[in-house]
Amino acid sequence: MIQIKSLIKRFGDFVAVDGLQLEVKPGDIVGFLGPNGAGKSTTMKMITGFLPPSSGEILIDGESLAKAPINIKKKIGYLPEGAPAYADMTVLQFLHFIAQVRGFKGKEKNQRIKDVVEKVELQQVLNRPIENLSKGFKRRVGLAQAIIHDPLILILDEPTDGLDPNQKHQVRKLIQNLSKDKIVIISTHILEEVTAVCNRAVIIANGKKVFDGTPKELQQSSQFHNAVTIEFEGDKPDISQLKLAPGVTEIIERDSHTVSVIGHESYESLFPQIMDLVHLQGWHIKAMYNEVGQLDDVFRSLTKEEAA
Ligand SMILES: Nc1ncnc2c1ncn2[C@@H]1O[C@H](COP(=O)(O)OP(=O)(O)OP(=O)(O)O)[C@@H](O)[C@H]1O
Repeated sequence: MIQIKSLIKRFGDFVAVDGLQLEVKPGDIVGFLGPNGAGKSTTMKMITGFLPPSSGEILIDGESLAKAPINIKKKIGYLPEGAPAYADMTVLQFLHFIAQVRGFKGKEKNQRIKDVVEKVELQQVLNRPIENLSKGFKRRVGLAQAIIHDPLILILDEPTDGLDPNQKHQVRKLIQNLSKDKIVIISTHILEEVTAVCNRAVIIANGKKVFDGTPKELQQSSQFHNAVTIEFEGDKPDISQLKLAPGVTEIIERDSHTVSVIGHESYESLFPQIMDLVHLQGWHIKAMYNEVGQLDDVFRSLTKEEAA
């Protein structure tokens, strides 16, 4: 369990992390979200012990990170932003080096390397210098070094940044397969990544926590949750009748041929009555669907409020 209490980080007069409180339990896969400069990397660096807090406390399994850093660091795997590694080493040399630093010797060291190479699928590039690898393989090498000691806590700073869709999928699958009894904290700018991989979403803005809940709760707090969106064939017709339908509270024009109909919360779904109206009016539509919620919409409103 990670307990973060009143965590503050100042750089001169600038407050990058501003009184953060957070508890993360085993089994939590936390998507750590926030705009550029929100304080995500700084927080992650403090949890991994790379950066000392200005004030506040981080406890890992009840132990203070400030008082027992070496003991605690053994429990943590960290993939820093951009996954830096020693570029002129081959993948195998680098993994031997990391395994040694982590205190493994002889047979156990070789077994750890073999396991991690299989898990992250590095077999085909083992003898290539890291600097010559594609971004996707570099990121996998970064992941391999982060998990070689089978840590209880995995901190991944933008693990899929810059990867192509196939590589993103592979890295996400890997994270999901890892995480049964572990704590995983992933910072990302990709909101869909949170619904794909995480069971908890934490959003920070200006160093402060502005949301903490499940990805579903995040979607449900969107103004578009349960809205019915209609895509018309061509430009939208006169839709004044829509506003008069029972339960409709608002019509939001998304573009020249798309509208979202927002209903009162007491209405579970507006879909049947909007469908009837579409037929009655003879409107030509391309598609009509219930929205689960727009993550970018929630993200913008939460992080703008804080910035304002
Ligand atoms: N060593 C430092 N010295 C001064 N300011 C710093 C330092 N490290 C970070 N900052 C500032 O602290 C703020 C938070 O930075 P941080 O890297 O934690 O943000 P982030 O949420 O990870 O952003 P991004 O999504 O862009 O990676 C930024 O304004 C950054 O410029």
